[in-house]
Amino acid sequence: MSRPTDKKYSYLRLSFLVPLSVLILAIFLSRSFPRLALFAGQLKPFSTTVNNMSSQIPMYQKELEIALLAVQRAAQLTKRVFHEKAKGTVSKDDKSPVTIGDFGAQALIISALKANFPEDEIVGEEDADELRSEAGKGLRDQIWELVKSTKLADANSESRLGGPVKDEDAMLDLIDFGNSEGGAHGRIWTIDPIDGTKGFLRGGQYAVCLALLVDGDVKVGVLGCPNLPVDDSAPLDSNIGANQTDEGRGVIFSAVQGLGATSRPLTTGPLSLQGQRIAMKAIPDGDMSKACFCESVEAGHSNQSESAQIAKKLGITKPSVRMDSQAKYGSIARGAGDIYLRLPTSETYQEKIWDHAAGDLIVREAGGQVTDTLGKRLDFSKGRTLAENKGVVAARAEVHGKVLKAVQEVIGQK
Ligand SMILES: Nc1ncnc2c1ncn2[C@@H]1O[C@H](COP(=O)(O)O)[C@@H](OP(=O)(O)O)[C@H]1O
Ligand SMILES: [Mg+2]
Ligand SMILES: [Mg+2]
Ligand SMILES: [Mg+2]
Repeated sequence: MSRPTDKKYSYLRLSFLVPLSVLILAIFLSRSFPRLALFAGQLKPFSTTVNNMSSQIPMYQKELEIALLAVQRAAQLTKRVFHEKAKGTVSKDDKSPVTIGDFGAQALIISALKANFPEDEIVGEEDADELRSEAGKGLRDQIWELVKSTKLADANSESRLGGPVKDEDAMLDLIDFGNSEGGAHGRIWTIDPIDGTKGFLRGGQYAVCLALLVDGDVKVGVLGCPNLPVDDSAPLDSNIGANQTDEGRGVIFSAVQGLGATSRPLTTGPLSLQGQRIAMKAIPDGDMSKACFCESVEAGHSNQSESAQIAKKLGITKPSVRMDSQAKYGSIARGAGDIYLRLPTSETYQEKIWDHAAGDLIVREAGGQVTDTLGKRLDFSKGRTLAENKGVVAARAEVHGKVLKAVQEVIGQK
């Protein structure tokens, strides 16, 4: 028989042990599943750390802010070039075009990243080899004019990007900092200073793209689309925003892993951190005939006859919306389109990580699914290219399986 004092002690022990176990369990859960901590604490989106916790859970607030500002400033530079007749275009070794806008935007973005995250690696599309030669002097001078004179209107935002680039040589070195080989370890930014250069030259869509990979996983993605309507509900067609005035155009899409996707107007003023939540839309009545699918303008970048067969198989009746650049990812993420198909045109071409990293995260955070044509997630840990993937199939999560099946039936027949 236990004595009354024993009972008192066991109550005491219980009243001490139960809350302690609850506390230990709570700490364990919130460390293992940071999102639980987010909901529990009802943190504001983009808060840097979870309060009341000894460990700091990175929510990439600073990375997001700097990336948004850097893209905003670089987009400003590209817009200046866009409005000029001569865009200083040269042909790269693979015969693709590059302009003074591509080089200038890459220099400005890397300058902002180096000032804020000096330890991080950078995979940029462009390099300065061509500009360092005697023949490149004319282009180099034009780019320098642009780089030294493109500033954000808001002085506070501009100073957060680390001040002006010192001189022409420093500018070339900055462009070449984008030479990382990429890979599965550490923090690596990837930049496409102008994605859709052909669209840019045509007066169509293009995007300034920046993403942060940590151990091969996309954590932050930002897409500046100067020629897309700012209105998230604007209907999509192949002529959207092409060769029109700047009125009502210019949007930045962004996403942070686990925190959703947003859009905000592309301005020159201070940044609105809140942004507007975006989400993929359900296809009306689940009826695929009403679905809108996007693909490249360039037939050399995506097989358009196969995509037409896939659309037919799915019962899609509308013609595809052809637009350049990752503006396609942004457009489906905000529900203006439903499906993005990129079907390989050759056995050997490897997609580049800078052509997809930001868009992949933005679509997934908006409720979509992104895989390659084999159904594998895009793998950004393999270096500068998506060496393990073939093409891209992006759609709202509920219909992705159906779309992928149609893709494989058509491609499999080859
Ligand atoms: N054969 C090919 N297959 C797929 N993509 C290709 C390609 N050749 C070039 N590209 C890429 O397609 C990108 C443009 O995509 P889209 O056709 O969707 O606008 C180009 O980006 P840049 O314009 O940045 O060079 C380039 O990297
Ligand atoms: Mg290019
Ligand atoms: Mg590109
Ligand atoms: Mg490019």
